[in-house]
Amino acid sequence: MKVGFIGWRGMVGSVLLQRMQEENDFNGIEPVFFSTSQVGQDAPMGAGTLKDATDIAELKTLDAVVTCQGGDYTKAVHGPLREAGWQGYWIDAASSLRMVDDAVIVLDPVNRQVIDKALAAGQKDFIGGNCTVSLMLMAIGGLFRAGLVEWVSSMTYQAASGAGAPNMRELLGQMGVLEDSVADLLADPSSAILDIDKKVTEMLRSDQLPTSEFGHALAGSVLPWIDREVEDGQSREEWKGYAETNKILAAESPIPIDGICVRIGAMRCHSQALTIKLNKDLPIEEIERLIANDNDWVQLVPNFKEQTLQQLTPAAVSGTLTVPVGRVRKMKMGPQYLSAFTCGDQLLWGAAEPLRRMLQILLEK
Ligand SMILES: NC(=O)C1=CN([C@@H]2O[C@H](COP(=O)(O)OP(=O)(O)OC[C@H]3O[C@@H](n4cnc5c(N)ncnc54)[C@H](OP(=O)(O)O)[C@@H]3O)[C@@H](O)[C@H]2O)C=CC1
Ligand SMILES: N[C@@H](CC(=O)OP(=O)(O)O)C(=O)O
Repeated sequence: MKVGFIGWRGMVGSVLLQRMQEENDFNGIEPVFFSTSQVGQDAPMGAGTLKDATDIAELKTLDAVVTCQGGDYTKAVHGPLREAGWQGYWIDAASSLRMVDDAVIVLDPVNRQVIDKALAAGQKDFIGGNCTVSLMLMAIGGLFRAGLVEWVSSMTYQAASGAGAPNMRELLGQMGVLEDSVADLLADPSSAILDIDKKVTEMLRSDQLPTSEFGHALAGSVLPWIDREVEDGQSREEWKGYAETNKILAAESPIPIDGICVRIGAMRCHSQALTIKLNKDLPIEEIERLIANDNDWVQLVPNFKEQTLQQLTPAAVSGTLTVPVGRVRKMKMGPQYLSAFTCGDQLLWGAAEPLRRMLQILLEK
């Protein structure tokens, strides 16, 4: 299979390539690497030179395109390529095509039957889901699949990586500037903590803090708005929770999913505090069993302090495919109200891994 890779040197694309190499996924693939800015330079893996990612004639020679280049690229190239008669498979990390009728949002541990049905029907566009949505479904897919979920409220704690590589750098830059602003006071054990706090707060509000990417202080703060405004006072990130979850599940009657999406100072793991209304009262052991047995990556963390703090944090999860879920308990609101907390690497299951696995599904066909 001749597969074109676009966006392979970006953050999501590099994680994808790394995972494909780890899993020997290039067996059976003839890779062709593209660029929008480095055409003619050496391609990775000794695969010749970089081709022009906007060259429709070159793209037409491919059996499949895998793109992590972003939504603007998708908007500029996907339509003209299809209009030129290309019948290959388009696998994409960007959100642009997700809600298009002919496109499938892929997360095969959760919706393999939806993917298989689409393949059998001749559909060709397979798009990775929003990171927060994919990570939530990897965590509590067992409850959805058992038909137990009446609604979910998801309060998110999203990492800087979701906003891009420069934002990750800026977060660290902000942390450094804050530390530098009080280094002398920190070195003195007798200094007053309120003096330290005052100086840090002044720095958080000053124009000396680097904010060109986020526009605001993130280190030492939180940003309770991600992406642009849509309707009803929702952010677009919050809107995706409902729209994409129901599309992934191919839900016959849509399940309400809503909450507040918040950017926090983690590097690449998104966390979510979930309130789940079940449509029946089940014993907690049964609920835990359904969550834990749903897929090979979800890991139920017993609701105890030590295990929670060791296993259910961005520090523990970053760079791994494990999706831990913990703090599972019945809430005071009633026996059908469940709390849960989950955390996952937003560049792996949140972005690259569903694309990698979709390509493998095509190869196995
Ligand atoms: N970041 C995320 O969490 C998620 C992102 N996505 C989607 O994936 C898309 C890509 O995201 P992301 O990987 O963060 O984007 P990046 O900005 O890291 O990379 C995108 C492209 O920028 C170009 N580029 C320019 N300068 C550099 C550089 N110094 N290093 C590497 N690449 C460079 C490359 O293209 P070229 O070779 O053509 O110059 C690269 O493919 C997003 O737009 C989004 O649609 C989806 C889910 C999550
Ligand atoms: N919006 C996500 C990252 C992302 O790229 O999402 P999407 O793939 O839905 O555009 C975040 O900021 O954390």
